[in-house]
Amino acid sequence: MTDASSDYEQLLALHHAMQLRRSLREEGRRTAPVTARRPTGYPEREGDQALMVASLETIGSSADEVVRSFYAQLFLGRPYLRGLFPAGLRADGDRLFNALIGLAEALSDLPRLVEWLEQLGRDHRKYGIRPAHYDAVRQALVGALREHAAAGWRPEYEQAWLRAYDFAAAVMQSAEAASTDPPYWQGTIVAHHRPYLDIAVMKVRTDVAYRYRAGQYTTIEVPAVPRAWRPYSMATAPRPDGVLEFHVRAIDLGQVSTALVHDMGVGSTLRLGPPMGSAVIETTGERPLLVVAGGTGLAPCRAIVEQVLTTQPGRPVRLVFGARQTQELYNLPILAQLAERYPAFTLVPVATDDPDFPGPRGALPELVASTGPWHQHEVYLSGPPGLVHALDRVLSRLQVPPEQIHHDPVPD
Ligand SMILES: NC(=O)C1=CN([C@@H]2O[C@H](COP(=O)(O)OP(=O)(O)OC[C@H]3O[C@@H](n4cnc5c(N)ncnc54)[C@H](OP(=O)(O)O)[C@@H]3O)[C@@H](O)[C@H]2O)C=CC1
Repeated sequence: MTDASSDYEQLLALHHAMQLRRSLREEGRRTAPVTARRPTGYPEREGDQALMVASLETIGSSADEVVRSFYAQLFLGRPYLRGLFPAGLRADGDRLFNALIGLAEALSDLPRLVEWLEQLGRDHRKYGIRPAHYDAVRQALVGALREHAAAGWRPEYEQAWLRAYDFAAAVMQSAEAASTDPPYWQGTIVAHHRPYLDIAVMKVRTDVAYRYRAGQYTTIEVPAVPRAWRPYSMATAPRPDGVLEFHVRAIDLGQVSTALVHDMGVGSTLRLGPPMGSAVIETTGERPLLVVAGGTGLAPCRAIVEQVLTTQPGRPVRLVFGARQTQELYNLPILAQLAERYPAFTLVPVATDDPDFPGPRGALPELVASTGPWHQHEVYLSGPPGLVHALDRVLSRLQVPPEQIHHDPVPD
């Protein structure tokens, strides 16, 4: 890290400490929530969406070059901004740029978009984002799109992108300003074990109480890989002692997951971003639940199952939990205890690729398809993207209404 960026980080840390102190001081005195300016609507939305989609078509297959040009323009004259990103920019860079491009699609569902942007705004406080950064991203985004659309670029495209971006930035900044939570939480690992070669189950205690809903995820940053925040779901319903549980599989070349599984242990510290995600469980609902988890995608599913069983013990819940080998079906003893305690809970462990497994074997989507009907169920899915997409297709074939199917956004 350069001296300039480490000075910058120290200033940010100071800024956050002052902000936190101020919010703690004000908490007792406050009589009404902070009202930050938030846009009340977006009248040009439909026309802008069509223009944005048309503008992306003029870019075609040069998406990689647009990403490169976006960062070149962002850092040009503002080298200190590089310090907000991890050393290996690629994955995080794509994520930021894809989120910007994703705006065009997300405009179809405004309430959902606003909820997501508000979460994103609160989440961005951990990066130390300031209002001036939003302007820099705005210029770089439009500059990169304009450059690569070349002759196909039209002034209306630019105006549509700017209006959509300004709307998104205003929602994010108002959520950021209204938040009284810390920008990130310091966590300490208080339990860590590896039920399988590359899987770790760990418990984390935070310095300040961490409030979330069953089914949500957070982002974790480890000291060995600064500024690379990775998403992990909380694996239990909120607990009275405030301890959080995470399930992590070390993936090839995954620096953060490898550190969490193989290098860290009890006493190691990490940082957590605010809770995110809307695949949460409504415990006022009455539909029976079908929950399907693949691998460590079990984490949010277990939280949802626990939340329902403890608040609505009579509501039928069926958890189908699949892994390739029997030994990868970690957490089974805890799930079996729940099944014993709550007659409404049915546990179906599946070893998809283990001929010696005594229970069901084979592909999860086929298994789900052959055991329906599920159209009366509320369905929760979590696991590898290919699995979630395959299950989505099966469920839609089985006439399960889309509003009854819940999962985090998954990449194509
Ligand atoms: N750790 C966490 O907190 C969370 C993790 N996740 C995600 O969950 C995933 C867990 O990965 P991992 O533990 O490595 O799981 P695995 O890749 O080992 O897969 C687990 C199960 O899913 C099945 N599966 C995988 N891909 C497909 C597919 N395309 N079609 C049908 N079945 C499929 C596998 O069966 P088969 O043998 O048939 O391939 C296997 O039984 C990651 O993508 C992670 O991002 C999601 C939410 C939270």
